[in-house]
Amino acid sequence: MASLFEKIWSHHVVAAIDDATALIAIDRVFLHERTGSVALKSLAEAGRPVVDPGRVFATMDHIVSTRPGRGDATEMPGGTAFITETRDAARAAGINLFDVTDRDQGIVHVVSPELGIVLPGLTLVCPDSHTCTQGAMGALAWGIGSTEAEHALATGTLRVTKPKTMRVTVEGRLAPGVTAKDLALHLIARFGAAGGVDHAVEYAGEAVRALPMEARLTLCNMATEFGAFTGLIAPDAVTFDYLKGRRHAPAGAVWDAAVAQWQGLVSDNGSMFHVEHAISANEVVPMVSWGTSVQQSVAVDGRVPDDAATRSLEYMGLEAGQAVAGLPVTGAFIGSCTNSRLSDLERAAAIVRGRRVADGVRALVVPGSQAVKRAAEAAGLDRVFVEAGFEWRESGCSLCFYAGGESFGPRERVISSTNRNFESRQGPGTRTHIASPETVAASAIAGKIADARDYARG
Ligand SMILES: CC(C)[C@H](C(=O)O)[C@@H](O)C(=O)O
Ligand code: SF4
Repeated sequence: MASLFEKIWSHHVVAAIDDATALIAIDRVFLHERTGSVALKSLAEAGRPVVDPGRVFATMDHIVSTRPGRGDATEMPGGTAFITETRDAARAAGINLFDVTDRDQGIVHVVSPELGIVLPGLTLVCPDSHTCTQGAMGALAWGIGSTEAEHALATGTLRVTKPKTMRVTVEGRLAPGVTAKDLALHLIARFGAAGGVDHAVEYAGEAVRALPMEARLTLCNMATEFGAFTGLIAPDAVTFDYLKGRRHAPAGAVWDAAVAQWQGLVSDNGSMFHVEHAISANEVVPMVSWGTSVQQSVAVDGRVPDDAATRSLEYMGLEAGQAVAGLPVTGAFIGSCTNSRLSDLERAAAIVRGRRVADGVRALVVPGSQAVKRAAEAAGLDRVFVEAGFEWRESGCSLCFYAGGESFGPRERVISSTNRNFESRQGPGTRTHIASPETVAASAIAGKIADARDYARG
């Protein structure tokens, strides 16, 4: 009797170091130009090679501009070095690189599942806190620091303190118009931004099983905002259908053998968890953050709490008890490793189609990868957005993360499909409200925070 986490963990223990810590075999390392360049450079300077370059992948997503025709341009002052140094170091190390102009370029946590680089049962690390996203594929994937990345690159192992286990079971079905993003915000608002600290969180239950693959990635993405070591979901037919035929996924007879093995990656009946939470799916409604922590989130038709923290209120320019719906916005952002996949853009486009972004609102759509961008363009979604008044960008992290250049302005109120709303996250003084892509789309049209269910069509 073992949980999903315990199964993957025990398959990867190379040696026990002490009661709490083990040396863990690392199957895949992913890097990006913001932190990966640091790790690769420092390793090269120490004269140590990458032990298995075929298992290491790097992409350009954080610093690179997302403006059309970008080339190596960046909005970050002094940021060019991150791009060129990553390129040079990646080539020298012989690792796989998704360069700026590559067909496969995109946000690390979008590209990795898309190409079947992350697979059920594997361990994957990346010096990026949202690596937990990839746990949705039934993998053990977590964010590390640059020094740890060096160790993993050089040895194919990592010393890891074993996290505790938590299971969040979501019973019943999410109502129409309620998304995985709303579920993630509900969970964090309810149990707190530190609710998952030191735990590997397995998401389970009927509502999670019913989520399509891309929505599962959205749910696991925000395990880090829950404070968790990582999030993960047992792989099932949804996972296998998604992975079949992807470039780095096994093929032919190896595929069949892999699926047979992956089917065992479930928490056995009677598995013990350090913490268990149960949520009823019918309690989950569309959510929006009002404050500067993700736990400061309420129902879209709710109000800022009466006992809201003064500092958050001041930063956000709000008053306790104020309704969230109807707050005027001047920025709207659809993108990020949380919500920039094809299905996210499709759902947003369904709301935007035939409508116009409100006057005075700067609205952007930034696809998560070049593959998402191509697929969206083939379906005509770019035209839907552009005709409505959205900017249509190249793929990358873009305005999810203020890298020192492009930003929404100070005191601008922005509705955003991203995952972080802390002070100055999207630019100095910018006020970020986190929500689903549907809510962002509806709010861009309304010019104020709006309930996307009012904009749904038949
Ligand atoms: C720059 C990077 C290290 C950072 C992270 O780890 O999450 C970024 O992706 C973010 O979302 O804040
Ligand atoms: S999209 Fe945002 S949250 Fe995701 S990796 Fe990039 S900067 Fe981090």
